[in-house]
Amino acid sequence: MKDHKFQRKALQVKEAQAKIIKYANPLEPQEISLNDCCGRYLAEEVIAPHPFPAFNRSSMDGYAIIAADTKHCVNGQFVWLEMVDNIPCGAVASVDITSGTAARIMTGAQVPSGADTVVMLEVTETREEEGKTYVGILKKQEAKSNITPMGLELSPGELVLPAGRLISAGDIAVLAAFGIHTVKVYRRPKVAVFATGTELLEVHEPLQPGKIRNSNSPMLEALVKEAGGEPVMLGSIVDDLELARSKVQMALDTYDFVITTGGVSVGDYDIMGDLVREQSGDMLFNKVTMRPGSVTTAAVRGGKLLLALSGNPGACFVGFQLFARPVIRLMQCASQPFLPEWSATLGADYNRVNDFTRFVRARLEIRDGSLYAFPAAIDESSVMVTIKDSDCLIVVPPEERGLSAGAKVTIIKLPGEICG
Ligand SMILES: Nc1nc2c(c(=O)[nH]1)N[C@H]1C(S)=C(S)[C@@H](COP(=O)(O)OP(=O)(O)OC[C@H]3O[C@@H](n4cnc5c(N)ncnc54)[C@H](O)[C@@H]3O)O[C@H]1N2
Ligand code: MOO
Repeated sequence: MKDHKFQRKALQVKEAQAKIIKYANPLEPQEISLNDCCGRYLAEEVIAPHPFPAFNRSSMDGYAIIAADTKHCVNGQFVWLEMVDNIPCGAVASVDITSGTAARIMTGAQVPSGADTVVMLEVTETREEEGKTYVGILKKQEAKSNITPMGLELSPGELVLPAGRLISAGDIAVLAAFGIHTVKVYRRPKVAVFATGTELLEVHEPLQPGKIRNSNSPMLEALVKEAGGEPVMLGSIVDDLELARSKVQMALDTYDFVITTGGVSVGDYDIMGDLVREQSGDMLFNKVTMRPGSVTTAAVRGGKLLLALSGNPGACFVGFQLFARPVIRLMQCASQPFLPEWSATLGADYNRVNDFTRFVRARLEIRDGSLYAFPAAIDESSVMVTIKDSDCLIVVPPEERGLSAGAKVTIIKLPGEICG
């Protein structure tokens, strides 16, 4: 009789994503300091508590005056106004401006009542007379010059930041300006990561015949952090079903999300595949019509997600980006959990074909203002070294029977900068 492990029902990537994200529920919000909130997801909308700027602000060093006082500035005739006040930044006027008077004012200071324009220092002269200072202006001034009106940027009650937003440096500036020093964000999920494989050595161990160093775990640790999760590294275990079962159970009981790598194919020691099949009611999928990563497996136990990624480094990486990253981001209520899809021009011929959608590691380049994607020279699931040179995945649908350079392709932009 044929083993169940060979009879897997393959789901399309989008179907598999829909299944897994159903269980990616937002974690509870927590209040953190403004200084720590960059890269976190906002748990409540922010409404402007007051206008911004909060007062009519001078945008130049100069004199606050009434523009109409300069209407007689013709034929090189100075108009002289009595300086009645001096307003540095942070101070408020001691008198209102009335016709015939001016206040010296600095950039950023509150414009005094009565004044409707600020004339720059450079176009003025001063003279002293009987202990009084007079400001001479040679040219007619327009009202509202060099004044940033109160509320220009934001009015009170206006929506400043929606909930679910990834907080950036610019957002932090706005929060600070409104005096919001603690911010409500979603808790980062604690993501347990462990590897399976009797062949695995720790990173610090010397190579031994037939063995390899566990490179997937540190890669996953970095990927979890990049997605906004808190990785909890549980090392690696040998291919032993009993050991894997207890480790998975402990991790599911303790953490928010569990990711494993290795042992999901059909081999004699592919224990993660066996473990998920044991409780088939919990299984979400164990085959996806994608390469690399066709063996990506997911299950839900006690409401917690277990994602068993392939051991092949390329498949582990792609499986993470397509399934784990959206889960981690949705647990923080991200409004855009998936990586963006862009259009690009294929930079070189791509001839590999098969019946599954291929996610080809590739390098982006901008040439003459257009985006080109160059497929990695070796794109095998088992190949690790091309991950570092990739800033996107070219999506090659199964119906394509090879693609020529110049073809329009969809790419999934990977996080981070464009390499080259
Ligand atoms: N008879 C079949 N064999 C295989 C099939 C199949 O359908 N029938 N599928 C192939 C495909 S496709 C893939 S992908 C791999 C998936 O295998 P597993 O996910 O079960 O992974 P392993 O067998 O554990 O390891 C595969 C490969 O990756 C190396 N590895 C494992 N863990 C790590 C790690 N932590 N760091 C670095 N490298 C790791 C491991 O040594 C193997 O070389 O199965 C095919 N086989
Ligand atoms: O599942 Mo494998 O990564 O398709 O090559």
